[in-house]
Amino acid sequence: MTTDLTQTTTDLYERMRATNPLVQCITNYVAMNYAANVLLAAGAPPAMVHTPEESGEFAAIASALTVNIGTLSPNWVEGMIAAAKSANDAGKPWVLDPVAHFATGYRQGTTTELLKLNPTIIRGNASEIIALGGGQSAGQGVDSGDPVEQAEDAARTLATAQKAIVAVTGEVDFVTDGTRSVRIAGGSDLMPKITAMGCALTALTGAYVAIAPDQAFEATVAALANFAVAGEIAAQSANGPASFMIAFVDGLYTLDAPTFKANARITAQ
Ligand SMILES: Nc1ncnc2c1ncn2[C@@H]1O[C@H](COP(=O)(O)OP(=O)(O)O)[C@@H](O)[C@H]1O
Ligand SMILES: Cc1ncsc1CCOP(=O)(O)O
Ligand SMILES: [Mg+2]
Repeated sequence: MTTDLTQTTTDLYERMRATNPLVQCITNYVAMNYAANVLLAAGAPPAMVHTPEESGEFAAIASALTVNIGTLSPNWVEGMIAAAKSANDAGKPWVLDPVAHFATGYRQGTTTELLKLNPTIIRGNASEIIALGGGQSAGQGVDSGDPVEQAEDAARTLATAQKAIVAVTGEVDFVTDGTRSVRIAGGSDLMPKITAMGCALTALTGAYVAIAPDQAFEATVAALANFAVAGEIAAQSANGPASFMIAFVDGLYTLDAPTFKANARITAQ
């Protein structure tokens, strides 16, 4: 299965780069610029369209939608809900990134509303996924306080309850549909030192599921493997978080399919 999945994700990688899917990203103020540059370098044009006056209309045009709750305000929440409803109506996949959803009542309430709109994929760090599964996480803010392994049971439970793909990211990532599970190794320990890295990954996950809406599990694994391989390449030339940030965008841009295939470290559980 691992070999098959490596080939399948390499095929998805090639298709995503050849197809250039338009991804609507509703993300936070911190992440908007970096996430857009990451998407462009990886091969998918981003559109940051959030206001309710147009977010639903645009979701019907875009190939996929991603919603990240990092910096909330009422107008944005309205825009997120309108876009997710429209994506559902148009049969478009959408990805939820529940940034620090456990931190405040406002975030919790917004996340509950968004979960009712059936996200295709939920991508978060370990603390976020543990808390979504009803567990007690050590997270206090946007960064994880828990190891990925501790979130695996919660991820399976959440995936089954939501009928969604759940991705838990960290040193070694974990993806499940509730039945099948894989781990993706790679990346760099500089990645958690850069804000918006997870938000950018959520945006890229939208690009993959856009081109393979019927293979959401494989699309999620491909997005995470793309990040892991580009992250390893970037780490070879980076001197710290700032130069890594730039090298990572270049790493995504210069990557090719043989390098993806040779370096993706995907193992079935
Ligand atoms: N210690 C680490 N080693 C390698 N890759 C990491 C590490 N921590 C996070 N990553 C990678 O950074 C990206 C963002 O994940 P994460 O930091 O968990 O998200 P968030 O920024 O939402 O907390 C993912 O591609 C993940 O694999
Ligand atoms: C710092 C910060 N504060 C609110 S959203 C945000 C960015 C979080 O980015 P990520 O989840 O990718 O680390
Ligand atoms: Mg995050």
